[in-house]
Amino acid sequence: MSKLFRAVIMGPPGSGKGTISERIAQSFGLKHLSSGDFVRENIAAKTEAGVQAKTYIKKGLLVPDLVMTRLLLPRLEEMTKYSWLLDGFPRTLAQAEALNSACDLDVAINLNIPLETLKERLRHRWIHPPSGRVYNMCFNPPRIQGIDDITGEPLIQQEDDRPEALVARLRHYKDVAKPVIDFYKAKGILYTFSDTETDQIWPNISTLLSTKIPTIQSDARCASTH
Ligand SMILES: Nc1ccn([C@H]2C[C@H](O)[C@@H](COP(=O)(O)OP(=O)(O)OP(=O)(O)O)O2)c(=O)n1
Ligand SMILES: Nc1nc2c(ncn2[C@@H]2O[C@H](COP(=O)(O)OP(=O)(O)O)[C@@H](O)[C@H]2O)c(=O)[nH]1
Repeated sequence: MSKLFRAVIMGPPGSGKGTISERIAQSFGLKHLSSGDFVRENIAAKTEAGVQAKTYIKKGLLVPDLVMTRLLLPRLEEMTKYSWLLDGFPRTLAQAEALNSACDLDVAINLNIPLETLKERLRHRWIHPPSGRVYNMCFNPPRIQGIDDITGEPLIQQEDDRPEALVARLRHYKDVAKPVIDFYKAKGILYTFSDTETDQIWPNISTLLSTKIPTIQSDARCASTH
């Protein structure tokens, strides 16, 4: 049996985590685990963690580490048979440490995108809240303006994607992400990609993963013969 592949993807709001995760999931057959989707599912199902999470998100705050890890780690336990890519978690060092105690990561992808690019992208970001599907009026527009392709329901723009809110979100992101980036750098699994376009970054990520994923599988084959 081949060893499973585990990765996380980090980056500021609008850096393309969701977009790139979808491409990785399709190209490499990994499960794309979006922590934002887990949060939304828990809110919809009114679980204890979901009810707590909602009170923070309503105020535009991040969900506290303990609530986030309670919500997320059981979902990872359900995924022990699959290779996965986790998007949006960890956001803090405490979350990274909790994840580290639960599993060994192979790769941490870090997206480094200029501020002006992020502002421009988020200005054009429209989402379908029930599913978490993300569009961009220039980069990947819906077939009909303002309407979700799959359900035909309306799309919305998030309050905190406004340029004024974004600057504060980014400042906060930088403060909390720096120790996480250092944590993965020290483990030797951090890979940083810097560019203004997902289409420029994507071939480099794809090359990295095609070297990592077969290596892991052939290592596992060697291990299983001993
Ligand atoms: N580790 C995490 C992951 C999520 N959330 C909360 C805050 C987010 O507002 C919400 C939804 O998560 P998303 O990853 O979908 O959030 P955004 O779309 O706001 O983030 P980004 O702009 O980075 O894509 O869940 C959190 O507090 N901590
Ligand atoms: N113009 C442009 N938009 C992009 C590019 N990559 C992603 N986007 C859009 O930028 C927005 C943010 O991307 P998303 O994947 O949601 O980023 P996340 O917040 O890191 O998950 C979305 O509207 C995407 O469709 C790109 O290379 N160019």
